[in-house]
Amino acid sequence: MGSGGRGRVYGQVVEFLKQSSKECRSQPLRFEVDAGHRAGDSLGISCHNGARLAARTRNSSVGIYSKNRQASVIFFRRGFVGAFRAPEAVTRSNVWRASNLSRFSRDVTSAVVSQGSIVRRQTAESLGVSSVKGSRGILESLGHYGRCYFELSKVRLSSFVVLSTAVGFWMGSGDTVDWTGLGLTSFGTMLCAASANSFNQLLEISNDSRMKRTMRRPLPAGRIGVPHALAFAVTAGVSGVALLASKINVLTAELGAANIVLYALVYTPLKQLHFINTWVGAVVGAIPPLMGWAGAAGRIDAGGWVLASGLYFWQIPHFMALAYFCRHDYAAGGYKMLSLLDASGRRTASCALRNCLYLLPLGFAAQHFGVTSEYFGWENLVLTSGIGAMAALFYLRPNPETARRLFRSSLIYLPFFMSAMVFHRRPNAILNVESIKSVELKREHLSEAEFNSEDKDTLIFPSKCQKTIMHRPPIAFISYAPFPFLPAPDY
Ligand SMILES: CC(C)=CCC/C(C)=C/CC/C(C)=C/COP(=O)(O)OP(=O)(O)O
Repeated sequence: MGSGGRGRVYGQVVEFLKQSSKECRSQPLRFEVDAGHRAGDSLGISCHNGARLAARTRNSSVGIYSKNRQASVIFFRRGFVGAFRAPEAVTRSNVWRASNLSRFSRDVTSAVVSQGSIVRRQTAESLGVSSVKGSRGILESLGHYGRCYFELSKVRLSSFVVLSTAVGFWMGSGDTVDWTGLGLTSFGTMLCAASANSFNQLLEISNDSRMKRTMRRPLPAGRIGVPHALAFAVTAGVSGVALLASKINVLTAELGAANIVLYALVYTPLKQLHFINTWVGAVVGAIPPLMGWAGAAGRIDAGGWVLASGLYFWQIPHFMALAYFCRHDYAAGGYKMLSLLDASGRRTASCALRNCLYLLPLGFAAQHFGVTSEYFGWENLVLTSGIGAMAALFYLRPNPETARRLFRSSLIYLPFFMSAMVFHRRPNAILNVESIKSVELKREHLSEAEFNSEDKDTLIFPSKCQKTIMHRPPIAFISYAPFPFLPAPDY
């Protein structure tokens, strides 16, 4: 079918929507899809308050069907009233009936007709569909766009990002944690992450519309327009960076701004060019804990690098596993992943395994730099053995099931890693190093009499700081993993 055929289909859909918004309140609607309709073409109609409407459609078991039964009806959980897809090439005019659709038509916000990589979308305003009037309409609009912002921000992923920032802040704090600083750093990071994720989706509308995992996102589904989403991305990014710069410090703000650029302008285009994108993405994921550390300490110390390394090495097995069991989806989206060049899965799995091994010494590195007690080293060893065993299994038997197990174990690993690090933190370590230095400086520069006259209570001596460091028992038996923020796709 040429683009003219698609144009006709689309034109008729638009006509149908216009018509249904103005009349046909009771009787079943009819509209025709042009003979050029082809397998793979699909039509989605998205609405305000899609979840409720979809449920209503399901309850009344009406939906949309074709006269000659060549169409299948797909109900999406939310956002769509329904979408229908021709299962095979159609050579003659195909009549579709949509009873009850008129009940929903006043809520229609956009229509999408897609074929292959081409997605055509039109919003309610340009369709001439009247929107819901009055306070109910305003509330529904707020709900609708609230949901769109929520999804554009990938809130679950961003919450996870913010959690790593909060851990970085906590670890980078001295004896006392500045709760306001922690809250503002987390909020600023959340805004930056929301911006980065929105830019990412703006650049991937066409690709996302071809992947099962992402096709229901607001932009490919046509629930929000490009200018609107762009305005949201810019506003979130500018406010996040400004908040960090004004209330926290310039270093944290610079890291936030640099990470938006790295994710949106380097990682996102690279996904379609080279499989190296996974490693660049791992850097993006490792920066938020550094932002937290910088937010608390005003600089990045060795402990911050240990935490960031944990995030970096963890992401490789996590994304290798995901890209393996979703490889058909990634191929459909036009992305270049290592798993797509590796039919046997061995290379993907060995990469995952190698990076699990790099996680092994991190706990002891944290102890070495005085950030945690030695218990963290041993606990991390146990945790890493768990994820490493899953990676080894994936290597020995590369298949979607072992990849999925590795993915799930990676979701368990990280919350444990971060909780254990927080639990075994040595809060005085950084201050003590500074204090020891300052005592040594004073000893160097003050005369014996002056040094002895200093108020010794304000000085922390090495022997004293050893006493202030409290070691806690391992937490392996008492802690549990919080809800994993990156759920495994279930197809
Ligand atoms: C402060 C700041 C700017 C933080 C940003 C942190 C952030 C967004 C981390 C995500 C890392 C990452 C590689 C995700 C996968 O993206 P993807 O594009 O592969 O995911 P998708 O396929 O689901 O779209």
